[in-house]
Amino acid sequence: MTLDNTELLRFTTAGSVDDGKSTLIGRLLYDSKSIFEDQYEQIATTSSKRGEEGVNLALLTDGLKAEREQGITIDVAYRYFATPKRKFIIADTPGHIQYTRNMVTGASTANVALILIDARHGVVEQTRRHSFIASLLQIPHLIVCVNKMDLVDFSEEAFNKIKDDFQTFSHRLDVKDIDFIPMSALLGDNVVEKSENMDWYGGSTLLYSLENVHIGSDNNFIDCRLPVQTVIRPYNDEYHDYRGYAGRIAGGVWKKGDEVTILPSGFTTKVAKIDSYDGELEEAYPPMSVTMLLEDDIDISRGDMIVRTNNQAEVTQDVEVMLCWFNERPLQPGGKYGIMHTTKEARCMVKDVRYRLDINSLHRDEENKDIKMNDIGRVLLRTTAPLFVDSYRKNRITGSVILIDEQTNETVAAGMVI
Ligand SMILES: Nc1nc2c(ncn2[C@@H]2O[C@H](COP(=O)(O)OP(=O)(O)OP(=O)(O)O)[C@@H](O)[C@H]2O)c(=O)[nH]1
Repeated sequence: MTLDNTELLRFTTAGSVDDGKSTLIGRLLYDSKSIFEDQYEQIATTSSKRGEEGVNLALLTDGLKAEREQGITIDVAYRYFATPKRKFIIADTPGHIQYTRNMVTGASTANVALILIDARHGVVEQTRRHSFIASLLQIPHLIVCVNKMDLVDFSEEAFNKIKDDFQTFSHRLDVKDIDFIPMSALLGDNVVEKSENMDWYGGSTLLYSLENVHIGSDNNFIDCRLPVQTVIRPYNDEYHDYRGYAGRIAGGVWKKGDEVTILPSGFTTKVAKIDSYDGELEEAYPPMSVTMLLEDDIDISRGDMIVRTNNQAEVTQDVEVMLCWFNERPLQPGGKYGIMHTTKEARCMVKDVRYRLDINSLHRDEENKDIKMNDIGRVLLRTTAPLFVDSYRKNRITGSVILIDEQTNETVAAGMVI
């Protein structure tokens, strides 16, 4: 199996206001030569006009800020850069109040989360919240960036103290891989270039870590799931008999001849052919977009799911989820919402709120179960139509749902199936 997608790494950044996120991203782009000379000159001019001493690399990502200041809501901006080793997509999520929502939106497909800590302040409440959300979202790799080391005299003790503090609470989190890097985004220490001010640090730079972190096993290559997005039936003579089911593979490795079952109808058939934009495929796996052709003529429509016969998703109308609430109007127990799961849309009712989670203490609050903006809680939903789900732990795509307020059409929550 050739996993071309290991070449593409998605990561997200989280930190409190002023920890240096914009500067770090700017430094990463600049030192890895991912920006153009004229862009650099532009920000150099702006920096000097503003009377700043050096070139303010945070200005590189300030387009986003300007738009926000004009009142345009941008939840997540995706930035793209590449080195000879890998391609990167950064989900740049503005910090501030709506961090839960932003992080969930940006992080749901991320391989890596960068957690920024200001070396002067150490682990703060936001650090704990962000790390908890990253673990809840099962982001496979965390890199804790201890930034502004220049302001603590590049002290090894300061770094070790922060690392210890972080580990004290993170051992209760479910994160497989955590790395710590002492850096100065402002001066460029340990971002792309190795620091000359921290001889005591034997680890790698941030870019090196990003280029080399193993993401080949971040996708689910075991449980075959294809949520059907559209049925393709070209109306011309040449393709007269063509009928394909298009969608993005959410799990498993697929081959011609595989025995498959269609949910919810339960009909069983075999894969006749797998087409793609680049022609017929021998093998297909996540996150490829494909068109699947089947041996038998079966009535299949958008929202159905193709799975392997001997390994099926659970078909259910009772879905237990961890819900991250995004909206100013709190969750209504007993309330009705629209629900989206992969390509399927239905409606649901909130049957029970089991508990609200206190993000700071990680304790369950069973007394105060009001789920308000940025809260996380465990909830039981009853859907109007069966969904074909896996646990989020098993599959981040088929294990997640989105709730929609049907009056306003706003996305009010994201849920992870337990
Ligand atoms: N001394 C020092 N200052 C830094 C470092 N990194 C960032 N800063 C400064 O910290 C301030 C905040 O940096 P930003 O990059 O704007 O921080 P941010 O986290 O993106 O802030 P928001 O966009 O407001 O969330 C700026 O004045 C930076 O120059 C660093 O490594 N050392």
